[in-house]
Amino acid sequence: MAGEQQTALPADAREQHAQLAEQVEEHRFRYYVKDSPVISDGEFDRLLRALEALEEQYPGLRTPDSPTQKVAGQYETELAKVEHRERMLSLDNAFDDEELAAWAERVAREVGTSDYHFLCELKIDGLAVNLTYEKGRLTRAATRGDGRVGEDITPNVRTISDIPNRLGGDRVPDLVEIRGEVFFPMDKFQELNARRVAAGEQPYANPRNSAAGSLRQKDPKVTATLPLHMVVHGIGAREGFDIDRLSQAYDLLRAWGLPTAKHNRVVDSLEGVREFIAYYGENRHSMEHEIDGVVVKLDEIPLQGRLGSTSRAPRWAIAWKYAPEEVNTKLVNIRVGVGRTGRVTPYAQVEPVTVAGSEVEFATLHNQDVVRAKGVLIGDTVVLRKAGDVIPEILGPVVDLRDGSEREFVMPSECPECGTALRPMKEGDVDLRCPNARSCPAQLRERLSYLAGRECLDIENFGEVAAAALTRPLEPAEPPLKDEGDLFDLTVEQLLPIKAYVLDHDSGLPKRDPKTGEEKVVTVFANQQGEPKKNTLAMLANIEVAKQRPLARIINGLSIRHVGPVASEALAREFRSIDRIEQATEEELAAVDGVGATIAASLKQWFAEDWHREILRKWREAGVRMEEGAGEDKGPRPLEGLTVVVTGTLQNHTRDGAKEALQSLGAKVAGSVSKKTAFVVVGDNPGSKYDKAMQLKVPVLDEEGFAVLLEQGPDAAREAAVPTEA
Ligand SMILES: NC(=O)c1ccc[n+]([C@@H]2O[C@H](COP(=O)([O-])OP(=O)(O)OC[C@H]3O[C@@H](n4cnc5c(N)ncnc54)[C@H](O)[C@@H]3O)[C@@H](O)[C@H]2O)c1
Ligand SMILES: [Zn+2]
Repeated sequence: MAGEQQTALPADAREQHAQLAEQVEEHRFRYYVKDSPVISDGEFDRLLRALEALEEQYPGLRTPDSPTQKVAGQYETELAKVEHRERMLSLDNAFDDEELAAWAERVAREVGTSDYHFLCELKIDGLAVNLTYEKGRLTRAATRGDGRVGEDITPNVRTISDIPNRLGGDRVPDLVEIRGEVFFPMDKFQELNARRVAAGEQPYANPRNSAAGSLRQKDPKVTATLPLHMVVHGIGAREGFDIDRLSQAYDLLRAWGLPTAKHNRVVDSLEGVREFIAYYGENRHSMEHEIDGVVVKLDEIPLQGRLGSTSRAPRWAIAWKYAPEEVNTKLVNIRVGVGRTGRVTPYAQVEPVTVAGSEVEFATLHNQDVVRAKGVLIGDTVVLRKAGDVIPEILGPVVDLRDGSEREFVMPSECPECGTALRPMKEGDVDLRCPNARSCPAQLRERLSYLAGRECLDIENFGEVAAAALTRPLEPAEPPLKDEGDLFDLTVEQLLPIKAYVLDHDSGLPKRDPKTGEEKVVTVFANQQGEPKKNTLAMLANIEVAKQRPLARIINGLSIRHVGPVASEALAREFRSIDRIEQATEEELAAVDGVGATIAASLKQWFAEDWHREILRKWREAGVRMEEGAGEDKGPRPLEGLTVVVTGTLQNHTRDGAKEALQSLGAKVAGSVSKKTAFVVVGDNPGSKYDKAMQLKVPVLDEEGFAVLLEQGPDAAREAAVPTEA
């Protein structure tokens, strides 16, 4: 039989198989022995899958020494070899629902009963270890190795505080092999790399490699300094106790003091498995460790035996793999961007890659210290991670792929957009800023975008493109806006001739024509006939409308440091005009609830700047309403003059939401209870403010009473107040 298949094998299939097998072996060696893989897990899985597919097509290629049939390789390392009492296997994978269902069907077919359960566990991305306990004492710890023989890492494992040296409780068995995953917490990873880089060591590419590298250290003293953790996920050889269900065995292990998983769940159908998978697919980032999938196991141990194992993996378990969130790509360049407040931040430009469903070309790097701490060089292959909706980040470099052409990032000394020398705002600041606040095109562009945005003037048809075209056009040479002062005086005649680059949203760089490679230039506001575009006219009309926006939105749109929407509301409510805010003393400003000393100082600084006052003058001249209208778009203010304190957790409001609701009706919200307090609103766990209210006999409102206050006013609320003890 086998002979026949062998002869039917085309030579190129054999050749292809040999090549793929060699690649898989090579990557396993880099991953398991050197702890520094050069490709991502996703790419590795694809290689292995290609090999499996080829063997599916030509079963003659599936020899016992094929990498598809082995747990991993047998490698010579510096660590001593130890034999596991019971084999440590790998897991078969399911990459889609079809594969999962096929596995479940097979279980149903072979298990010989309908009375069985699935145990769902999280698949932790770490390093598999085998702990041997004899008479309750940890006598050996080993890596998985080829499944039969692993490496001795006993002294290193002894430094992990999660792992007991002695099992506690009663009924401690004569012998037990505990299997689990050692991992390095994600949030400590950058710290570790920073320390390594500072000490002149190579940074790790990702947390999994750092766990493996830390455990396979020659010096356990080094391991002892690292925050390694373990979660138990299986049992090997055992003597002196019996178990029926794996889920129950975990209870036993927990009682002995072993770190078992918190998130396991037993379900009785494939539907339940799917729900578990879906739930942790959504919540995979709220965990202390990285998870790369879910492991589904047959819970009944006698039934596990009935299904048995292949040379590589048990048939009674399967690993569902989530879409990978880490990919390898090239760090093409490190650029710097200038923000609304002039802060200059480096960011990474990478060779575009698809990760977690979207194409990524840029990743944050925060500041120059972060670049240094990560140990990445321009030109490196890097591990890029995109977790959920979070902005993509670079974990670390793949040092083994360096060829010497990589170069270090040097923070520029001048603003990339206006050429002004950069400097820190204060001595000791890590961040550098462009001090040309007024007309640095980057800062002005960002300020204008914010000013026109939803939280401020809400000018439709005025987006980033318009902001860029008005501040840094290719033609004419003079931009129509040198600061935001002339915004309300823009005319259609000014707009028509403007030509500008189309800038990329993320990078701020000109977009290029994919065919010619040339930078795209457009007349932003005129059509081909040289007439104003519809959008242009709409934009001008919307600018006109924006002159009547409420004062708080105008204040917010000035981009005064620390003055956001909440402070703007507070200022508008208290002073009711820009002039009065300008005239107020720093003390008066600071005394306003929701303002405080920092904001007050910042306001004073802002008004001290000539060009800022000039903006206000121009706006006023253009007809912008710079004071609070007589309540017309604020609605009635039935709580005017009342001071209210909110304490404890409310069911129907967040703290800020409750505050805003009160303020919008004219109430002042204070932080502490005094005799002047009109009401104290208490939620769950209110604390001392409640006691104080009782003491001072201030009316106390529960959530219901609070609703009465908002809907029916203070008189009705006094009636609805919680009775105070006499
Ligand atoms: N990037 C590379 O070059 C490279 C090379 C080799 C392997 N790899 C990666 O390593 C992994 C393959 O290695 P593998 O053979 O260990 O298979 P696997 O990771 O797919 O599954 C087996 C392992 O899962 C672990 N595991 C985690 N949680 C578990 C749980 N709750 N229950 C049971 N086991 C659990 C165990 O340590 C077990 O050994 C893949 O993710 C692969 O991409 C990458
Ligand atoms: Zn600048």
